Amino acid sequence: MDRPSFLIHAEEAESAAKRHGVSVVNLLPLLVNPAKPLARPPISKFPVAAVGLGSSGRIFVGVNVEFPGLPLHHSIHAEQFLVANLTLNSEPNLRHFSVSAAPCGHCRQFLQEIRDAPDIKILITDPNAFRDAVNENENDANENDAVKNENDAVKNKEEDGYVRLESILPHRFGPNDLLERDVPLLLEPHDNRLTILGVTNGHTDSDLKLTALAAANRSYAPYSRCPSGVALVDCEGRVYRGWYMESAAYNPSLGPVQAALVDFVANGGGGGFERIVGAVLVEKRDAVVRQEHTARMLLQVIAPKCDFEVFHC
Ligand SMILES: O=c1ccn([C@H]2C[C@H](O)[C@@H](CO)O2)c(=O)[nH]1
Ligand SMILES: [Zn+2]
Repeated sequence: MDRPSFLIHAEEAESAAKRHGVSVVNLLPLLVNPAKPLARPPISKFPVAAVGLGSSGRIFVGVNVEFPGLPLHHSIHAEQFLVANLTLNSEPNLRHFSVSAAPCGHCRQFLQEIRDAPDIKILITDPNAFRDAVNENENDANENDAVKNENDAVKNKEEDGYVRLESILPHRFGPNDLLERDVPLLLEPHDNRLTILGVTNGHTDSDLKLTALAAANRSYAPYSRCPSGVALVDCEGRVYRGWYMESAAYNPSLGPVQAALVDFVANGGGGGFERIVGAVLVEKRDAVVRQEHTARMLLQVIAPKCDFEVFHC
């Protein structure tokens, strides 16, 4: 199978599935291994790929991205990359994805921001992912709730090999614990109605600033109400953008620079982060959650020549 790109259009997905004699849902696990070389794991040397099917019929790829010189919590997990890729492409929902390794707790939590998250179906291609659970649990004379849940997950495996997210993250804490039911969730449209504050000194607004503002307007920040967006430009003048995405559990939130780096990795032609020469962050003045200091530090480490500007809205 050809090495996939980060987005496969619906018609292309249909014809690839036909070629392999499978449904599009069953094509996803076949794309996982070929996507692994797209990962950037210089610290762990452990590439992870996640391949998801959007409700539009398009297929999206996510990979893990690590940043030497920075604390590990700045890393982007493959599943988070996948979700960011979906939102950057205005994909309204995710129902199935396949991933090379069992999703960690942080990713199971981040996925809760998607509408009807408990019903998302996941196929883990690592053959040991469930074998371990069964063997360990069989050796455990004292069957407790956690063991029972894991065994249930194995039993709940459907014929096509998928399990529901709920079976690997029972008793979820998520948006329903903190938000009214009618608040748009992560993959649903957002318009934060932000405008740039202050005088522009007679200068016309730069494209990068307007791109960062448009990104901030699509940010998903229902918990802090502090949306933000980032625009990046590379040495060839190509522009990338991303926005802050929050989690009900706070810590698995994805920062706006990471989200813009997802765009850079997915659409930047495979070059290194040092190719990024300019960045703009737009966020609220006096926000209780501010990105400025983390964003500056992150960019300084990965792209030392990058010029960084902040505008308030
Ligand atoms: O759910 C997971 C678990 C781990 N990783 C990545 C993070 C890090 O780059 C590497 C080792 O943990 O694997 C993921 O992408 N998803
Ligand atoms: Zn994870």
